[in-house]
Amino acid sequence: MTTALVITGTDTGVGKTVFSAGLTLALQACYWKPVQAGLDEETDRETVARLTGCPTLPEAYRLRTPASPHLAAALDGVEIGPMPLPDLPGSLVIEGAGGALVPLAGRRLFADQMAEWQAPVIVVARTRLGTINHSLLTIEALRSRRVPMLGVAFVGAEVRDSQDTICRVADLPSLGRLPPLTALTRPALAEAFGAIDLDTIRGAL
Ligand SMILES: Nc1ncnc2c1ncn2[C@@H]1O[C@H](COP(=O)(O)OP(=O)(O)OP(=O)(O)O)[C@@H](O)[C@H]1O
Ligand SMILES: C[C@H](N)[C@H](N)CCCCCC(=O)O
Ligand SMILES: [Mg+2]
Repeated sequence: MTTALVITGTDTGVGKTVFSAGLTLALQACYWKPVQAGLDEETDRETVARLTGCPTLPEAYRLRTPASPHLAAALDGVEIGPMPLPDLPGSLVIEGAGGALVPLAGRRLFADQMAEWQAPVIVVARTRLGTINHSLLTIEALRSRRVPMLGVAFVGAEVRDSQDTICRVADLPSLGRLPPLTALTRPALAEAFGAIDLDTIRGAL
């Protein structure tokens, strides 16, 4: 049976793929990016495979345009439907697309898909100014859809008050922080992941 963890973020570009790679490596898990929008650069699946050497699943939707999934799908003439959890042995790290309220099709949002999965979600948040508002909005939106959340993982230089404030107001644990890495290599990522609370994460699997 699959035990899945979902990685969402407070925005696109916050570090979901880098965090997912570190987590996939640490758990020796399998990685899945169900919706990939943008195929011209290295895809998230390719990045995680390169950084981890771990298995990855094919995307459910590979969309050509680097845009919101609903638009990228429309431009390719496809409609994003429900994406059932794959059934495989071991742990699966699932990376969302953009932030939690990114539309998939019509009024259906990625958060609605997360609510259907009912797998524990980790919210990846920046540390820099503006993150309190983005993080609390994301958490409130997920909570209102009854999406189970494990905690918040930060990416960036330490901003103690913002990190503490988010976790205190949201009443969620901090799962640690990945600092800015000058070289994004497998050893550097593995070492930086020493600062992430893997016990709490493993406890949810
Ligand atoms: N800890 C880090 N140290 C250095 N660079 C990082 C770190 N985390 C993320 N980055 C860089 O920031 C950029 C955005 O990160 P990433 O691709 O992980 O974001 P994302 O949230 O997955 O975006 P998307 O919504 O497109 O999936 C990338 O160029 C990535 O290499
Ligand atoms: C193309 C990008 N890298 C992501 N895959 C999708 C980001 C969608 C963001 C939509 C939005 O919030 O405006
Ligand atoms: Mg990504």
